[in-house]
Amino acid sequence: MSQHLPANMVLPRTGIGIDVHAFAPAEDPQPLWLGGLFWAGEQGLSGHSDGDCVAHAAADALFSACGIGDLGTHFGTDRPEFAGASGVKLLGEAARIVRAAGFEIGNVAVQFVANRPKFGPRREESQRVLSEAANAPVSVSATTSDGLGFTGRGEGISAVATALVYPVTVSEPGPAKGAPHG
Ligand SMILES: Nc1ccn([C@@H]2O[C@H](COP(=O)(O)O)[C@@H](O)[C@H]2O)c(=O)n1
Ligand SMILES: C[C@@]1(CO)OP(=O)(O)OP(=O)(O)OC[C@H]1O
Repeated sequence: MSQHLPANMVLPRTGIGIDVHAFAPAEDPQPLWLGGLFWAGEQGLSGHSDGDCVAHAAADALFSACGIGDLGTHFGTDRPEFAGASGVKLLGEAARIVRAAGFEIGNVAVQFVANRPKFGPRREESQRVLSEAANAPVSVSATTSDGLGFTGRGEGISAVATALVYPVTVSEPGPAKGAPHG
Protein backbone atom coordinates (compact mmCIF):
# COMPACT_ATOMS: atom_id res chain seq x y z
CA MET A 1 0.00 0.00 0.00
CA SER A 2 1.37 3.42 -0.88
CA GLN A 3 0.27 6.63 0.81
CA HIS A 4 0.21 9.90 -1.09
CA LEU A 5 1.56 12.59 1.19
CA PRO A 6 2.54 16.18 0.52
CA ALA A 7 6.26 16.51 -0.24
CA ASN A 8 8.54 16.36 2.82
CA MET A 9 5.67 15.23 5.06
CA VAL A 10 6.44 12.32 7.37
CA LEU A 11 3.48 10.65 9.05
CA PRO A 12 4.03 9.40 12.59
CA ARG A 13 2.62 5.98 13.37
CA THR A 14 0.70 4.94 16.48
CA GLY A 15 0.73 1.55 18.15
CA ILE A 16 -1.11 -0.22 20.95
CA GLY A 17 -0.12 -2.95 23.37
CA ILE A 18 -1.94 -4.80 26.13
CA ASP A 19 -0.42 -7.22 28.61
CA VAL A 20 -1.85 -9.13 31.54
CA HIS A 21 -0.06 -11.22 34.16
CA ALA A 22 -1.60 -13.20 36.99
CA PHE A 23 -0.27 -12.93 40.52
CA ALA A 24 1.91 -15.92 41.35
CA PRO A 25 0.25 -18.45 43.66
CA ALA A 26 1.05 -18.36 47.38
CA GLU A 27 2.83 -21.74 47.13
CA ASP A 28 5.25 -20.31 44.52
CA PRO A 29 5.79 -16.69 45.60
CA GLN A 30 7.63 -14.37 43.23
CA PRO A 31 9.15 -10.90 43.62
CA LEU A 32 7.03 -8.11 42.12
CA TRP A 33 8.63 -6.26 39.22
CA LEU A 34 6.38 -3.60 37.74
CA GLY A 35 7.14 -0.48 35.73
CA GLY A 36 10.82 -1.42 35.80
CA LEU A 37 10.91 -1.30 39.62
CA PHE A 38 11.16 -3.92 42.36
CA TRP A 39 8.33 -3.63 44.89
CA ALA A 40 9.48 -5.05 48.22
CA GLY A 41 6.79 -6.85 50.21
CA GLU A 42 4.30 -6.98 47.33
CA GLN A 43 2.91 -10.15 45.73
CA GLY A 44 4.75 -10.92 42.49
CA LEU A 45 3.43 -11.76 39.03
CA SER A 46 3.91 -15.05 37.23
CA GLY A 47 5.37 -15.30 33.73
CA HIS A 48 8.14 -16.70 31.59
CA SER A 49 10.04 -13.45 32.17
CA ASP A 50 9.79 -11.25 35.28
CA GLY A 51 6.12 -10.59 34.44
CA ASP A 52 6.47 -6.80 34.26
CA CYS A 53 3.28 -6.15 32.28
CA VAL A 54 3.92 -2.38 32.16
CA ALA A 55 7.24 -2.83 30.37
CA HIS A 56 5.75 -5.58 28.16
CA ALA A 57 2.78 -3.44 27.08
CA ALA A 58 5.21 -0.62 26.24
CA ALA A 59 7.35 -2.95 24.11
CA ASP A 60 4.27 -4.38 22.38
CA ALA A 61 3.02 -0.88 21.53
CA LEU A 62 6.38 -0.07 19.95
CA PHE A 63 6.29 -3.18 17.76
CA SER A 64 2.66 -2.43 16.88
CA ALA A 65 3.49 1.13 15.83
CA CYS A 66 6.18 -0.11 13.44
CA GLY A 67 4.07 -3.00 12.14
CA ILE A 68 6.79 -5.50 12.99
CA GLY A 69 4.82 -8.05 14.98
CA ASP A 70 4.52 -8.28 18.72
CA LEU A 71 6.24 -9.44 21.89
CA GLY A 72 5.89 -13.11 20.97
CA THR A 73 7.42 -12.46 17.53
CA HIS A 74 10.60 -11.10 19.06
CA PHE A 75 10.80 -12.62 22.56
CA GLY A 76 8.85 -15.90 22.34
CA THR A 77 8.39 -18.03 25.44
CA ASP A 78 10.19 -20.79 23.48
CA ARG A 79 13.39 -18.70 23.80
CA PRO A 80 15.28 -19.81 26.95
CA GLU A 81 17.37 -16.63 26.91
CA PHE A 82 14.26 -14.65 27.88
CA ALA A 83 13.36 -16.86 30.86
CA GLY A 84 13.32 -14.54 33.86
CA ALA A 85 14.34 -11.56 31.67
CA SER A 86 13.66 -8.17 33.17
CA GLY A 87 11.01 -5.96 31.60
CA VAL A 88 13.57 -3.17 31.42
CA LYS A 89 15.86 -5.39 29.35
CA LEU A 90 13.00 -6.39 27.02
CA LEU A 91 11.92 -2.77 26.56
CA GLY A 92 15.50 -1.74 25.80
CA GLU A 93 15.82 -4.54 23.29
CA ALA A 94 12.45 -3.62 21.72
CA ALA A 95 13.63 -0.02 21.28
CA ARG A 96 16.83 -1.26 19.66
CA ILE A 97 14.81 -3.44 17.22
CA VAL A 98 12.50 -0.52 16.42
CA ARG A 99 15.45 1.74 15.59
CA ALA A 100 17.10 -1.00 13.53
CA ALA A 101 13.83 -1.19 11.55
CA GLY A 102 14.22 2.48 10.61
CA PHE A 103 12.06 4.25 13.18
CA GLU A 104 12.62 6.76 15.96
CA ILE A 105 10.43 6.81 19.05
CA GLY A 106 8.28 9.86 19.84
CA ASN A 107 6.88 8.65 23.16
CA VAL A 108 5.23 5.74 24.92
CA ALA A 109 2.32 6.05 27.38
CA VAL A 110 1.31 3.16 29.65
CA GLN A 111 -1.54 2.74 32.12
CA PHE A 112 -1.88 -0.27 34.40
CA VAL A 113 -4.92 -1.46 36.32
CA ALA A 114 -4.36 -2.80 39.84
CA ASN A 115 -5.34 -2.20 43.46
CA ARG A 116 -1.70 -2.59 44.46
CA PRO A 117 1.04 -1.51 44.43
CA LYS A 118 0.22 2.12 45.14
CA PHE A 119 2.03 3.66 42.23
CA GLY A 120 1.84 7.44 42.68
CA PRO A 121 4.79 7.82 45.09
CA ARG A 122 7.14 5.96 42.70
CA ARG A 123 5.84 7.25 39.36
CA GLU A 124 8.83 9.50 38.66
CA GLU A 125 11.27 6.70 39.44
CA SER A 126 9.46 4.26 37.17
CA GLN A 127 9.21 6.76 34.31
CA ARG A 128 12.93 7.50 34.63
CA VAL A 129 13.92 3.81 34.50
CA LEU A 130 11.65 3.00 31.53
CA SER A 131 12.57 6.17 29.63
CA GLU A 132 16.25 5.34 30.04
CA ALA A 133 15.60 1.82 28.75
CA ALA A 134 13.75 3.08 25.66
CA ASN A 135 15.90 6.20 25.31
CA ALA A 136 12.62 8.05 24.75
CA PRO A 137 9.91 9.49 27.02
CA VAL A 138 7.80 6.79 28.72
CA SER A 139 4.94 7.96 30.95
CA VAL A 140 3.10 5.64 33.32
CA SER A 141 -0.25 6.05 35.06
CA ALA A 142 -2.28 3.71 37.25
CA THR A 143 -5.90 3.14 38.07
CA THR A 144 -7.96 0.64 39.99
CA SER A 145 -10.97 -0.99 38.37
CA ASP A 146 -13.13 0.01 41.34
CA GLY A 147 -13.05 -3.54 42.68
CA LEU A 148 -14.45 -4.99 39.46
CA GLY A 149 -13.10 -7.84 37.36
CA PHE A 150 -9.90 -9.84 37.80
CA THR A 151 -7.88 -6.75 38.69
CA GLY A 152 -10.48 -5.77 41.28
CA ARG A 153 -10.36 -9.27 42.79
CA GLY A 154 -6.57 -8.99 42.99
CA GLU A 155 -5.96 -11.91 40.62
CA GLY A 156 -3.59 -10.07 38.31
CA ILE A 157 -2.51 -6.79 36.74
CA SER A 158 -3.30 -5.52 33.26
CA ALA A 159 -1.54 -2.78 31.35
CA VAL A 160 -2.32 -0.94 28.13
CA ALA A 161 0.14 1.20 26.20
CA THR A 162 0.25 3.44 23.18
CA ALA A 163 3.36 4.44 21.28
CA LEU A 164 4.20 7.01 18.67
CA VAL A 165 7.04 6.36 16.24
CA TYR A 166 8.14 8.02 13.04
CA PRO A 167 10.19 6.73 10.13
CA VAL A 168 13.70 8.06 9.93
CA THR A 169 14.66 8.82 6.38
CA VAL A 170 18.34 9.19 5.69
CA SER A 171 18.52 11.90 3.06
CA GLU A 172 21.26 11.95 0.46
CA PRO A 173 23.70 14.79 1.08
CA GLY A 174 23.00 17.68 -1.30
CA PRO A 175 25.68 19.36 -3.42
CA ALA A 176 28.25 21.28 -1.40
CA LYS A 177 27.67 25.04 -1.23
CA GLY A 178 29.37 26.73 -4.15
CA ALA A 179 29.66 23.48 -6.13
CA PRO A 180 29.05 23.96 -9.84
CA HIS A 181 25.56 23.04 -11.07
CA GLY A 182 24.81 20.64 -13.88
N1 LIG B 1 -2.37 0.97 41.82
C1 LIG B 1 -2.75 2.27 41.79
C2 LIG B 1 -4.03 2.66 41.42
C3 LIG B 1 -4.36 3.98 41.43
N2 LIG B 1 -3.44 4.90 41.80
C4 LIG B 1 -3.80 6.35 41.86
O1 LIG B 1 -5.07 6.52 42.46
C5 LIG B 1 -5.89 7.31 41.59
C6 LIG B 1 -7.33 6.94 41.76
O2 LIG B 1 -7.56 5.63 41.27
P1 LIG B 1 -9.07 5.18 40.94
O3 LIG B 1 -8.96 3.85 40.29
O4 LIG B 1 -9.76 5.16 42.23
O5 LIG B 1 -9.62 6.20 40.00
C7 LIG B 1 -5.35 7.09 40.21
O6 LIG B 1 -5.65 8.14 39.32
C8 LIG B 1 -3.85 7.01 40.50
O7 LIG B 1 -3.32 8.31 40.61
C9 LIG B 1 -2.17 4.51 42.15
O8 LIG B 1 -1.31 5.33 42.50
N3 LIG B 1 -1.85 3.20 42.15
C1 LIG C 1 7.92 -11.83 27.70
C2 LIG C 1 7.74 -13.27 27.35
C3 LIG C 1 9.09 -13.90 27.03
O1 LIG C 1 9.86 -14.12 28.15
O2 LIG C 1 7.15 -14.03 28.40
P1 LIG C 1 6.14 -13.64 29.58
O3 LIG C 1 6.88 -13.17 30.78
O4 LIG C 1 5.25 -14.82 29.86
O5 LIG C 1 5.30 -12.42 29.13
P2 LIG C 1 4.11 -12.22 28.09
O6 LIG C 1 3.62 -10.86 28.32
O7 LIG C 1 3.10 -13.31 28.23
O8 LIG C 1 4.85 -12.19 26.68
C4 LIG C 1 5.40 -13.31 26.10
C5 LIG C 1 6.90 -13.46 26.07
O9 LIG C 1 7.39 -12.74 24.99
